[in-house]
Amino acid sequence: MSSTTASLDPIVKAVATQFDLGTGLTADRPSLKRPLSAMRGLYADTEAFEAAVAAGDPLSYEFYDFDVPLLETEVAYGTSITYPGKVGDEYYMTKGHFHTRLESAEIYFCLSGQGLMLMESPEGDVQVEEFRPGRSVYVPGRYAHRSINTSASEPLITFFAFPGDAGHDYGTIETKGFRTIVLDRDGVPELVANPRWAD
Ligand SMILES: O=P(O)(O)OC[C@H]1O[C@](O)(CO)[C@@H](O)[C@@H]1O
Repeated sequence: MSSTTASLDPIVKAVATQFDLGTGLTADRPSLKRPLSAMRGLYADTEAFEAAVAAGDPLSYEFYDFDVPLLETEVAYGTSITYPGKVGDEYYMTKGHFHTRLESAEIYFCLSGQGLMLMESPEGDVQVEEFRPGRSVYVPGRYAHRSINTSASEPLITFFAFPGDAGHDYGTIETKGFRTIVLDRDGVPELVANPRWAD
């Protein structure tokens, strides 16, 4: 996930970071940005996707990587900001990933906005939890996880933390997505089988 070489030396000095609670951003380092074009193949409505990319390729989400050492004794953390928007009827979302060390869990805390955490095991078990301000979501080990912004106007801002050696594994997600997608049906999120998924 990071562009720099990750250290294997433990952090020995305290680190403090000021995040802006309104935007979820910090001035301490640049965020990693995912414009819509980074999501090619993941939205069901490919025509709407290409039209949105051609019309300006909006930023769909951004997040931080603090280059925490890749050790199980360290804690990787940061904020994640998923912007409001839709591709066709499908809400803006993160790409989603498994952890390379599959058993690694992750914790999220919603600072503002509203949305869903979609989780899926390699065997296809699906779990969904709601994000709203003040609510935490514990993502169990072995589950791929994707944040979805279901608000029409507000960014979904979360703080996350996971073991330093968990790693990111995009596996089948980059090509087929999740087995389940979430669509806006007259203002209500609905879980639907992903038409692009095929075993
Ligand atoms: O790896 P993805 O799905 O592009 O999204 C990255 C998201 O996952 C995280 O790595 C947390 O697991 C966040 O940094 C960010 O919200």
